[in-house]
Amino acid sequence: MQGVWTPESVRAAEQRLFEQVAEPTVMRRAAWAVAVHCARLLRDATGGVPGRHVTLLVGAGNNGGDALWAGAFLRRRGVGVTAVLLVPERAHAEGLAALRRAGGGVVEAEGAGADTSGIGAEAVEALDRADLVVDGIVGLSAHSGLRPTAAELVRRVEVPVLAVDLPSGVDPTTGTEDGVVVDADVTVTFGGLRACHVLGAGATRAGEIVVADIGLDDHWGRPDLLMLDAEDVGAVWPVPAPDDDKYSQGVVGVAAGSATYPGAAVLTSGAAVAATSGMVRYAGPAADVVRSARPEVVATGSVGDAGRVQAWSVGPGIGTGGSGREVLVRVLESGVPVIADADAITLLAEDSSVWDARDPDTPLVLTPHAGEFSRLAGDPGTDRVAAARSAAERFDATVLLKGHSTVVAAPDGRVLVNAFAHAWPATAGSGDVLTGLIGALLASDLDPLIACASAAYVHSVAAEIAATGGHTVPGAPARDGSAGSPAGASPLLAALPDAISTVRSTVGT
Ligand SMILES: NC(=O)C1=CN([C@@H]2O[C@H](COP(=O)(O)OP(=O)(O)OC[C@H]3O[C@@H](n4cnc5c(N)ncnc54)[C@H](OP(=O)(O)O)[C@@H]3O)[C@@H](O)[C@H]2O)[C@@H](O)CC1
Ligand SMILES: [K+]
Repeated sequence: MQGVWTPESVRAAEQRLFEQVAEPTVMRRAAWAVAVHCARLLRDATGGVPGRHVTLLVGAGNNGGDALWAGAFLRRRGVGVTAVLLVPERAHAEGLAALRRAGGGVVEAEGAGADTSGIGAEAVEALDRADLVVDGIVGLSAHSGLRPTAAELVRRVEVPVLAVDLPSGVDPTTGTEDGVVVDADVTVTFGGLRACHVLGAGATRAGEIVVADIGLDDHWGRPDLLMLDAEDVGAVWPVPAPDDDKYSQGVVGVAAGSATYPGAAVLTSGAAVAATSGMVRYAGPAADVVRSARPEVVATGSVGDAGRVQAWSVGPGIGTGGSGREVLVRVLESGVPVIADADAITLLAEDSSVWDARDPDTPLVLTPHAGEFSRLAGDPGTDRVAAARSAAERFDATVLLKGHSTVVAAPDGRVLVNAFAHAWPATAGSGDVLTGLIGALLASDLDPLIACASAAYVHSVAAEIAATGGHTVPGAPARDGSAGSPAGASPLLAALPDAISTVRSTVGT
């Protein structure tokens, strides 16, 4: 499990560190790590380090200070370094002096010979000469989008980029982008992950994220967000013990699909079957189709006839009319944990009387995409963590908000993030698969928050296996979702057993 911190928490940890170690020393540690990874990138891109050229884009604060000090260190390794100052009068003074002492060049972004975009001739030359660009424009104090000159410089970059702390242009708290954003190959950050490394566009714009040790480890408070890794998921995923039978792993009920649209029923039930060795009961008008597609499912026509279950997956394809409402009410009053998705969420949003059916003592999970979330709780806005957290509290439910990165909030305030990019809206039926997975995990008695985040993780791994034919490294899905070609929900379903065994194989390694 990895901790993730907001800018405020990072600052608080830094302040505690500064009580023991002088601030300039900490900055030089940070800059040293930046320089080490610059050298690595130079070697990868050009085959060598001495004689290569690095251009630093330097803003008005300590982020620029990190870049300037890194430039001074690179000079010692024979690298040509030019700093392009965005706000010359506010550039970090000690960093600037160190770079100058080391023989680095310094030019102004808006210096003489500016072209129509306002960029000076020497700055243009520095970018043309660069084998690598270091983004020290702005870090944790960033607010709103990049200013025009910074944006223009970023637009002109055509070589690999190393971002200091975070890719400039993304919001440090929410990871959202507003206009031009640095597209980094590597981001070197300090002591721990920041929220923008795992949320929104930041999760992909950061490229490879390196967490450098600057002495913060003993100074962190409680993480603001948590992220599961493959081993965490593998460790909690229910596996049958020798004396287990199919009932002791949990029985999940699936109320999904209709006679006209049986696909949702087949996908949701199929995912529940693949998830655990527990039993799956289907209740609904697509019973015949489900029975022939998945003979191991015990299928009946209605929730009332389904028999005993330990959790319900409800919603995909049930419709938002009277019969869908009836199904949802029966499930909510059953007294077992419920995962409500798709039409079930719309019904809950549109008809407040449906909530009355809910047994307040049993866990409820809601898995909206942004549109469903808006219907239920209003526009989630850019701070999706805050939105999911407040909805979880308001509805006393675990809320999994689908999006570029998936955010899961529990009613007690805990939040887990799955940073792997997801093409939720592009793949019809992909949400149905998740609904089946979560239901099966709830039936096996997992904490709903862990059940949701684990299901989302396995879902991402399966999506990657389906898209690539398993040719990448499963267990660590691509952060930008770029591998292979997008696959439909059926290949995703077919990839679940592989995804689960891959994730489980990481345990104890
Ligand atoms: N403390 C330490 O020793 C350590 C800190 N560390 C480093 O310090 C970084 C934080 O530094 P920081 O707080 O000085 O601010 P930073 O992010 O550089 O911003 C500077 C100024 O830029 C401006 N600005 C805002 N938005 C903007 C935009 N969109 N486009 C353009 N400009 C914009 C805004 O000024 P404004 O012009 O609005 O007055 C703001 O004040 C952190 O990320 C890490 O790299 C590491 O060295 C570890 C040790
Ligand atoms: K930066």
